[in-house]
Amino acid sequence: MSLPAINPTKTEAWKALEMHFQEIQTQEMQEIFSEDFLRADRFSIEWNNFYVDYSKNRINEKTISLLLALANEVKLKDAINQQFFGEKINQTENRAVLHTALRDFDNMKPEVKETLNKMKSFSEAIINGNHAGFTGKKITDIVNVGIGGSHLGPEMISEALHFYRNHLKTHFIANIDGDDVVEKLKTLNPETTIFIIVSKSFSTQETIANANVVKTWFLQQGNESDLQKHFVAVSTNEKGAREFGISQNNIFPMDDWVGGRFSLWSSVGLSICCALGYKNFEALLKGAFEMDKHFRNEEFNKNIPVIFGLLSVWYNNFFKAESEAVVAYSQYLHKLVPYLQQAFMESNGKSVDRNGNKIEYQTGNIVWGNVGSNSQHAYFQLLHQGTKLIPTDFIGFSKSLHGNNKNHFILMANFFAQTEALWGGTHNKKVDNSFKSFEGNKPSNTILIEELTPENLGSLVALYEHKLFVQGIIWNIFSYDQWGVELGKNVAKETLSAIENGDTSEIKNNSTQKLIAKFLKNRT
Ligand SMILES: O=P(O)(O)OC[C@H]1O[C@H](O)[C@H](O)[C@@H](O)[C@@H]1O
Repeated sequence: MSLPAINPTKTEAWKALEMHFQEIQTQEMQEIFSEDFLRADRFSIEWNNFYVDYSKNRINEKTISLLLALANEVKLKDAINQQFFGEKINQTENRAVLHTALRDFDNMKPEVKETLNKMKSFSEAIINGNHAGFTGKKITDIVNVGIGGSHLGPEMISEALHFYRNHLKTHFIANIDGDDVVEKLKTLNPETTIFIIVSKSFSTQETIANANVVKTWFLQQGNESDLQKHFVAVSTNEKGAREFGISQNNIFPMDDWVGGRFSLWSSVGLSICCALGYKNFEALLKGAFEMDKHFRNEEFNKNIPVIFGLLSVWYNNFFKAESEAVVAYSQYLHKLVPYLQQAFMESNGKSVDRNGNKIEYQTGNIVWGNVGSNSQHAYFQLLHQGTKLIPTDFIGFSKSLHGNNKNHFILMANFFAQTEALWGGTHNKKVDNSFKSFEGNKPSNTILIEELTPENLGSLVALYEHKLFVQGIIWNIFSYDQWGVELGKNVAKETLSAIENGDTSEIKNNSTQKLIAKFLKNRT
């Protein structure tokens, strides 16, 4: 069965939202709060270890009920069921989208269980030293060679859960930039390093080129027969991995129903499993599974990903906000935004609808941000006094992991202060001059989580995965393909051939031609 394909702008709810927007666009949240003492109770959701407050948004009860009506009109519930039942909702690639099956502990597919067991025994052998390097030394370093979805998730999680890590160091070689590869290899000893070549397709130019560099580097000291102690692959393309020289036993399979940017829960998470131990990896999956159940079963008006997705549509399509910021008040989460950028922008950066027609409304929002409090001293000026409306998610934790309460109180004081300042501005306050005036009325969501644990992180990441699904269903686009990255890859073949042959005559654009000629000249 295909996904419903309803143009959202033609629904009754959309038309009602357009009219409603006229009433609400000039309303000030400062006034709304002063008249409504229960607002924070009504527009908040308590769930497991999460407290999600979305009351500081430019909404009222009617907005939410119209947004929920929109979700119903575009048949969001049916779409959610179709996804979880494994229907081929990635229609342009004829694939199911089942990253949720990787963490479905109530009903786990045998092949998922088998791969998890394989990951468990491999990671345990590395951690306890039973799997040693070619000279008998214990493994000390794990290098993930992969890009995009085969890099961003594992790196983000390894950084986010640094507190829970064992003695193994992890490294990530993603960029084709040879300088980066050399810098990373400088710090490594081939006798004690495992390379995990992660590529769903096993054909990505950057990954295969980098894998060859590290293999050549390894073979300066080790033999071909030692490769099996140091090289493993994660891929759906087992043939490609074998041809590269990886033994069948060292291949961790992947299924084609796992999209690259949603694959950290699969064997793509092998580096995470090694660095954190299987128990923590499983806890991460279980946290995501909890969020999956919430998303599937909770009424939409208390459903965090649904509410977040709808609010995003509200700002994107009615307030015409172009971007959203995510600011996590935890240094551990410093890789969260690059991860979310791929998740959201690769999924929803589409301009053709599910009927194949060109879209005439805005889709995929730009996601950006960093960690607090650093961000406050950098770009927050624009959030507070710029001309653009930028809804912002604030993510913070009640407990710090190292128990340094003094710093944590200051950190969290800033966390709360920023949403308060963005909301209130200098409303009704006397200011010396217009330069010091803050309009306020800037929207934010606050996600307050008890503690940064593997479970809670799993839930947080799954929340955003489901949010982008909700957006995609409303915008009537296919969120799970990424045809937009193909053209650049093909053109890169032409430009590489021009560089290698020193001949730019096949390059179509004169500006590009001149640039390559200059590049070649500079190198002589
Ligand atoms: O895992 P791979 O097959 O090597 O793919 C790596 C990445 O490259 C592609 O171009 C896609 O844009 C990403 O979605 C994917 O995660």
